[in-house]
Amino acid sequence: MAAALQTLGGGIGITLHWIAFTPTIEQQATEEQKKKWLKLAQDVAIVGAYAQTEMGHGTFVRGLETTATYDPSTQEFVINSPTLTSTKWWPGGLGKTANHATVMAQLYTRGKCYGPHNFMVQIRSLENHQPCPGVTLGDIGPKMESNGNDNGFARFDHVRIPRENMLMKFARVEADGTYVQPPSSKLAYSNMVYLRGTFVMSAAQALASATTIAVRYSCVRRQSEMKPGEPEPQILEYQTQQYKLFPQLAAAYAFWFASWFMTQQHGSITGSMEKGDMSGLAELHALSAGLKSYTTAVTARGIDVCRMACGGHGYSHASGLPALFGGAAALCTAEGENTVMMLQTARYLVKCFAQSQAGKRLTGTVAYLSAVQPSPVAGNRNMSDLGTLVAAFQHRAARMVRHAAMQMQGEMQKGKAREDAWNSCSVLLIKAAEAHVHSFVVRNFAETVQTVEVDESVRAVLTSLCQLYSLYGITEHAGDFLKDGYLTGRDIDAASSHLSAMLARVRPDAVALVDAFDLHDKILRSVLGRYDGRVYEHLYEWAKKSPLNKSEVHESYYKYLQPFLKSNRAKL
Ligand SMILES: CCC/C=C/C(=O)SCCNC(=O)CCNC(=O)[C@H](O)C(C)(C)COP(=O)([O-])OP(=O)([O-])OC[C@H]1O[C@@H](n2cnc3c(N)ncnc32)[C@H](O)[C@@H]1OP(=O)([O-])[O-]
Ligand SMILES: Cc1cc2nc3c(=O)[nH]c(=O)nc-3n(C[C@H](O)[C@H](O)[C@H](O)COP(=O)(O)OP(=O)(O)OC[C@H]3O[C@@H](n4cnc5c(N)ncnc54)[C@H](O)[C@@H]3O)c2cc1C
Repeated sequence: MAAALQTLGGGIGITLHWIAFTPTIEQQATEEQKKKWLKLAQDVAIVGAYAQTEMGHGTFVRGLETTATYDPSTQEFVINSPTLTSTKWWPGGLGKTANHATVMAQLYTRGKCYGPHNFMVQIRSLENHQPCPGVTLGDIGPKMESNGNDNGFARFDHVRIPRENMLMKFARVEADGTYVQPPSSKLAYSNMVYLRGTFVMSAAQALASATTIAVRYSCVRRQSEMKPGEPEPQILEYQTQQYKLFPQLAAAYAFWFASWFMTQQHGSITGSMEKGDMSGLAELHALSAGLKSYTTAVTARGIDVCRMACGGHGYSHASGLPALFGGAAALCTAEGENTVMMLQTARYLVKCFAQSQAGKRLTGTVAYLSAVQPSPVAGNRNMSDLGTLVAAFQHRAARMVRHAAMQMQGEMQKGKAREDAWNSCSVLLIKAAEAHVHSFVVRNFAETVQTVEVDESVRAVLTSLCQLYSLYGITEHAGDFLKDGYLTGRDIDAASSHLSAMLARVRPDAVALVDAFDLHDKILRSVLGRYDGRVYEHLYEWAKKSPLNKSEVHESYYKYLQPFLKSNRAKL
């Protein structure tokens, strides 16, 4: 199914059914509720949307306005949209496709509000697909991309649903209206944590697609003269082209490996949570939020780098790159806007830093925060050694987290409220959280390549790619590494020259590295990135299919241009 969705690309009406609606049932429903809805969803006997965001609020889930008020006299919830801004807005498939939705609404029972909870609501008839009584539905109109998906709106006018339609795996409302607390109030958000994790893989896949297109095309395209009189070289021979593309290629691999880690971590922590151990939830949330934010942002930028690396043809839809960019841009906003997500990671890091200051030994992905020495000893470091590079990233992140946290403490000591201190340090906090995630991605990449057992030569190529990724990160953020003298100017120069060496080393394997992503032409949907390399023939065929080419003289000529030209000529 995932492959079928990919082939269609750009999102379709049932994309969210698979990636959000069905997983929400899996994660938030009781066993009894699963018996009722899960098979229906898995067999697509019903089609669902995930209806959380409203016109007025997406980020601030606690600020949602849709209400679900329990009526014990009928044992029903009344779902209502009290204001215009409470209109559900954006959910994929909600406009025209879905007949059910999981609706996030403020739960009221016995006169008290218990915050946002998920409810299963039928929105269209299963007989004739008309909206159910009290439900108003529609599509929100064209978007930057993903126009195959009917992102929609929904308003509820006191729509009654049975009590059993509240997804009650964690929190419950008894028949008499008693609210039973979940083990953690944030479990209502568990489906978002899951989805953010899957976005890391989507980012990896999008960047892998873009680099496949740009690297293959850069071997077909020949331009200029490297040496006077010599044949035009493949543009991939230019070091600047390698410098544009290979860091993106390396990032695509790094993100695949990060997504594997994320999937494994999600499975293991949710497994412990099933047994009542909630201790991993905070780290899982911080890691998934930070990785989602970091990987999608780098991917969107990276796809645009690939587009520019393909020159003019990159700007054409024939390249497939504009569509990839539009899709990646959506990933930066959907499922938690990237800045907001990175601030969630920063919140966790500041807490961990305080715990470490208080003498607690940190574990997991933040263990390094207590292990890294605050005052580094400078020295000529071996910048081609992966261990050195990983240590440098950890030092940079630990320093930046410490700096942001201390700055915040300083603001509070000057009398600022915690929230104001947070806001006035939030740029520092974001940068610190990004450095933390970057450091995690580097370390995870380095650890993963060491586990490659199949083939010594594959390990060697991946090790070069990992070095390239790390060295590029250091040269791009040199100031961060130089600030406290952990790296010297000489180290940065050494990093730059190793990076140049890595570009040359990766060049002979570049095509094999993108072919290894195994992305079929039907999935790439790119004339430039074709596996057979016959770019120019297909570019010509593609252009001939443009609707403007259906007639030799377009109707607009007779309607506008001909009379306009005629009148201009008459004036002469
Ligand atoms: C293809 C496209 C598909 C797209 C689909 C969509 O977009 S669907 C729509 C997607 N929509 C979105 O993604 C909406 C994005 N917005 C949100 O997820 C939330 O509103 C929020 C996280 C921004 C703030 O939430 P808040 O105001 O409730 O929280 P707070 O900041 O006051 O922190 C309080 C504590 O809670 C903790 N904590 C928070 N979240 C989690 C979690 N998931 N798990 C565990 N813990 C969590 C936090 O760490 C903190 O812990 P501490 O330090 O006290 O120990
Ligand atoms: C393609 C697409 C598909 C979507 N699909 C769905 C779906 O299926 N279901 C669904 O429910 N929703 C869906 N959404 C909605 C999406 O989840 C929200 O748009 C997203 O969570 C961002 O929320 P927002 O629009 O309220 O942004 P806003 O929060 O309004 O963001 C605007 C700006 O405010 C800043 N900001 C906001 N809060 C803070 C803060 N606390 N600190 C610092 N800065 C802040 C942000 O960083 C950003 O710069 C989709 C959106 C898109 C684009």
